[in-house]
Amino acid sequence: MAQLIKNKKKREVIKLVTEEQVAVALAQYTADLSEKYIKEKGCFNVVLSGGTLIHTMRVLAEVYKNAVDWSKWRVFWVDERVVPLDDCDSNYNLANEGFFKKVKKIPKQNIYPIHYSCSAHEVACDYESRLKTLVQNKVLPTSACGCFPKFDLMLLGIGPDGHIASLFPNRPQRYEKKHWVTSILDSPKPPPERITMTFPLIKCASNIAMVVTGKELARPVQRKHSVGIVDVLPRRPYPVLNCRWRLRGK
Ligand SMILES: O=C1O[C@H](COP(=O)(O)O)[C@@H](O)[C@H](O)[C@H]1O
Repeated sequence: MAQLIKNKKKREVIKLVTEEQVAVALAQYTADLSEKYIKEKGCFNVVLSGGTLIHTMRVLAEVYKNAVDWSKWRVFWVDERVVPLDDCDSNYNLANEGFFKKVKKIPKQNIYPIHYSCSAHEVACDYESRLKTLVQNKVLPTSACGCFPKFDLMLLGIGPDGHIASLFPNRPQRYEKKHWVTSILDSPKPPPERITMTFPLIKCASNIAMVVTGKELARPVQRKHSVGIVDVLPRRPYPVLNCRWRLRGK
């Protein structure tokens, strides 16, 4: 059974029965957007998260391997754990093993992992300043307000506590308004030290897909108004994310 819910803000919730169906739908969705943006502006700027998302991206990597122009992709991370890039906790490492090595053709210089150092604050400042340089050099476009970069697609997961990126309930980072990227030293989910893009930046993306699979996530995503992200979103000024598409497996 598949169910599609649309509203006037173009928010769509697509419920699917199996995780495999979510992986197939996600692959089609991402490949379509990739084609559209590459046709329009010659590149596709994608922001990844870690967690189960990368496994759900396997159909994109395998079935669309020769159909997508990977050479035009630029890849960023919505959050990262402050660990070396070859650590098993690294979101970059997860994507490298589970996605980049399969598709093979994303140029190394188009992949933007963190520069690891042992200070989370330094890593966050460095990532933000690299994004600023990309905006200055017109590699990344800016949002209508001109304050934040505008990515083509954010692929986000959601944790059982309702966290997205490394923006957790009961942690102040979810209220950050000025910075594009911030750090957290006491993440309730290990490892404790992380960096994360902030809500004002996330909500500027042209497309945001919350890719949600697994029974334990049924409750967080079923709450009304914001389909499960109400716990992490401050009521004001960002009551709900500007999600264009959400996928949900049962
Ligand atoms: O720690 C993290 O968790 C979230 C959710 O992960 P999931 O395994 O429940 O899908 C993930 O989106 C984030 O990138 C990651 O750092």
